[in-house]
Amino acid sequence: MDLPKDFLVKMKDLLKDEYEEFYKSYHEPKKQGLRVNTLKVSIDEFLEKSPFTLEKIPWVKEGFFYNDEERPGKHPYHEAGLYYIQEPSAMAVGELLDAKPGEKVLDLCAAPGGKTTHIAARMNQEGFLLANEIHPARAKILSQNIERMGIKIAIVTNETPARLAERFPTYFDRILVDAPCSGEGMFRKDPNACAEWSLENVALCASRQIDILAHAATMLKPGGRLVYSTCTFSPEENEGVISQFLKEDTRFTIESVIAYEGFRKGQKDWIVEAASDIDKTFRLWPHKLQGEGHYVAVLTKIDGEVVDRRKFAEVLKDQKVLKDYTQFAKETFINPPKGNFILFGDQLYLVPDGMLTLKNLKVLRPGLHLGTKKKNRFEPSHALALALKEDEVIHTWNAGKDSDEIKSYLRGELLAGKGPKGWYLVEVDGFSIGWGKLAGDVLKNHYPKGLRWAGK
Ligand SMILES: C[S@@+](CC[C@H](N)C(=O)[O-])C[C@H]1O[C@@H](n2cnc3c(N)ncnc32)[C@H](O)[C@@H]1O
Repeated sequence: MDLPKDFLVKMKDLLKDEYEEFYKSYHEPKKQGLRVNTLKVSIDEFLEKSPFTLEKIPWVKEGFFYNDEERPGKHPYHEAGLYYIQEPSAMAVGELLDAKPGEKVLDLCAAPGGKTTHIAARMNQEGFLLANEIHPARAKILSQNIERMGIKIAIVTNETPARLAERFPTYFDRILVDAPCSGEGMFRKDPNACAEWSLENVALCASRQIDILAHAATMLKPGGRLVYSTCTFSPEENEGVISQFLKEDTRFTIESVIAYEGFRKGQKDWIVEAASDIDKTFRLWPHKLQGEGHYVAVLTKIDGEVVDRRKFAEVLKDQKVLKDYTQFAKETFINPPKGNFILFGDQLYLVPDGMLTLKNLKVLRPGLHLGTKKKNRFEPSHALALALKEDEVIHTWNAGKDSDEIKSYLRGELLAGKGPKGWYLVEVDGFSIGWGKLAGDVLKNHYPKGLRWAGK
């Protein structure tokens, strides 16, 4: 691997005696991780059913190292959202944000959704999670991952931090800024990060991060928690950004949270004018633990005014519009999902309680997508299938993870079978994976075309 020369010179100067050990880590194989999605399966049940060789990641209860040759990214359990493949160090961030059920949480730089999906699992389908991504194509991928993981309480926007700050002042209990950074900690995992690196870009990233943090600060309630994280080593970002932010916004302090084994302290002497408690922030080093490079700071807003200029979302009360959905719900659910309805064009969504209006914001997903209102009928969405559990629906169609039937379903083929006609929640080993519609001894396949597996 060709590491940038200026980067190596800088790291040698910073790390001194530790540099050789750090440099050697680039010749070690990177560790792969998966995080169990506790919205769909408990950790114990997953371990019992998983076909993979797993080893516990010490700093996150849902995290496991896996063996790359076993390819968990191409498995029916992956399509059913039982786990998310995530770099092991990155899992520390969701752990330290520590979101709770019922809270209002913002993930400001969220795509592709590793941390969003972790936060959502911790919230256990209660509360309100706004996942935002500034780049439109990346926002789509974020939205797809939220769907696969069966998350009901997330809204996905494609906005700038500034525009969200105007709409959501002092609204959130917790905010994550997983900042766009110079990516030095990802050189082993992603050679592109290496090619794009320069000293100028480090400076540019630092000033962008200050700007993003200032908007995040506006959106946090007094008493709320703000987590800033990067996947870079550069002190101009990391300790430098946090020190400058705390100097400019005196309502915040660095929280003391427990350090897991292998986490190192933030470096006071690597920057000028370091914040007094900067050593309470964390560095994750590839030569000190089995993961890539990361930095995490946990901040609390100890003070500040509450700004209340909120306008709530208008929810649908017109039962006539809901007629086809109500019919579908009667034929399909034992327990229909609860919440408030909103209609975006012909798309019906269920939105979390207390949601503010999203008018004039770029919204990809205003809540749980229930489905499409067609002429005289309702067609359920893939997102709904993935968010449902088998005891919530009348008809299920279960196939084993190693069966030909599940592979056939994932390829989009028709399945043969008998039963009452209607919508069936298709499952792999009892975990929802999509819809099928049975009529005349044939289950018509509703697995989305864009997700279908190729080949035999
Ligand atoms: C480190 S990545 C986020 C990774 C994500 N949190 C995860 O765990 O999957 C940073 C994200 O910030 C976005 N970004 C870039 N410039 C931004 C800006 N000015 N404001 C907000 N987000 C930005 C990038 O598009 C990128 O998706």
